[in-house]
Amino acid sequence: MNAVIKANGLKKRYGRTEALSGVDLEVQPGSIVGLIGPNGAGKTSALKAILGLTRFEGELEVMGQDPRRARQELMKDVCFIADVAVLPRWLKVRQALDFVEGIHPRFDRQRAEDFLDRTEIRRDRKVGQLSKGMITQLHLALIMAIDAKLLVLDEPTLGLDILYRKSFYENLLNDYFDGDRTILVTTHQVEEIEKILTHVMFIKAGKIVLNEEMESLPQRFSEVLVKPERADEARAMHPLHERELLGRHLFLFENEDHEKLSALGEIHSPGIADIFVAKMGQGRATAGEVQS
Ligand SMILES: Nc1ncnc2c1ncn2[C@@H]1O[C@H](COP(=O)(O)OP(=O)(O)OP(=O)(O)O)[C@@H](O)[C@H]1O
Repeated sequence: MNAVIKANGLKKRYGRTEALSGVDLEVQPGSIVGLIGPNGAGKTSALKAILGLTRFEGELEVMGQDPRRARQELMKDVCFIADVAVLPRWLKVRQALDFVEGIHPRFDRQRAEDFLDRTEIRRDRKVGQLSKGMITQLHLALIMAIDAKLLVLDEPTLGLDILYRKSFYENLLNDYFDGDRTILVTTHQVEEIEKILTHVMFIKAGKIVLNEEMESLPQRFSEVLVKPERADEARAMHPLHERELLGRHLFLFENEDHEKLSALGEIHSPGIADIFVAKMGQGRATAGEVQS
């Protein structure tokens, strides 16, 4: 199967800052990939390179094409939600539909109308009169009505409350994703999307430090709750991370024998937020929301 995105030694510099320092990755068709990293890790730079919005060094193919040379062509198959603030405040909802219908050959207006019918959004409202959540819904209605092969989302639910965030991902999964399409999403709200992802990538200081199928995470990472008297034994096995929980020690291991670990204490599979904290190595994030 041909990869939808393939990068080899992808580098991006802004003056002296190296935003991407040799990224290698492949995204297969039909996957929902979460690109997760702390602020400034290089997520937006990677997405911009993929969309042909910035110059870069190294090899990058998006649907078999170089985004530096074939941006126009690629945009027929790629959709992008960057920041919901891009829709002008004076634009009426009906005009937004007219506009996308006018410029995009694969826009199915009826589909967008049907989606909007399930929201509170009236067609005669101006974008400036809508709440942030409604603007995101409008954006989603426009994007989901375009028959694209790759959907790229950069922090799509930033600033939305939990109800809007949940319905955003539900809509995406139920109304948009069909197994042939591919979705690449960056977010800080790790726990909310972990259930919809097929693959996860962690990016740290311009480098991919984890690229794994969600299904394989429980094989690779284990968390063990250890009593204080056995904590040194656990430390000697070089855990990735250690934290205290109600007087016990919680150790996170990578690629360690499950039998050996279960001898130390209660063993279970960690969520992505905990794996993220462990991989970043600084314990800065709290579970559920990765922040710096
Ligand atoms: N236009 C720019 N000019 C100079 N430096 C930039 C520019 N855009 C990004 N950078 C730098 O490149 C690095 C990566 O930034 P990038 O926006 O890709 O990170 P990010 O992971 O998307 O961060 P965030 O989660 O905060 O959006 C950072 O050090 C940032 O300061």
